[in-house]
Amino acid sequence: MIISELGSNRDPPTVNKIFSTMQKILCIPVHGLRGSGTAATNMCMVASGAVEAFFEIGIHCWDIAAGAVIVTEAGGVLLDVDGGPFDLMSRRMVSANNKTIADRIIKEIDIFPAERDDAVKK
Ligand SMILES: O=P(O)(O)OC[C@@]1(O)O[C@H](CO)[C@@H](O)[C@@H]1O
Ligand SMILES: [Mg+2]
Repeated sequence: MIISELGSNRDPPTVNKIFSTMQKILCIPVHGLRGSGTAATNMCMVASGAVEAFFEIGIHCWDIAAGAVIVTEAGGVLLDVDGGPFDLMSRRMVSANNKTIADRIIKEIDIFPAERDDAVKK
């Protein structure tokens, strides 16, 4: 069972990538793809083992900071959507029960740009 959200970006090419990622993940296949409505509870569901993985692009650091600690303390993994190290300010992440599951989900993610939370505004 995988969990995610539709995000808040309604730019049509971005929405296409969100749906195309979800379609590919469904067809891995997985048992289901759900969203609880908020990143914080999605990450708690990963930590509890109720779902195998949560991923999202466009999320903010304040939405996932506590969840990142909770998943890590539960023995789960956090990665960037490109498979690199998790970056709290990047506005994107995969969290999973283990690295094998995270790596499998990452293969299906169509990455789109999201301005970093620590971007310097001019
Ligand atoms: O829904 P979630 O995962 O808790 O929060 C996602 C989020 O983008 O949605 C809100 C605005 O729509 C923001 O406050 C927040 O950063
Ligand atoms: Mg929300």
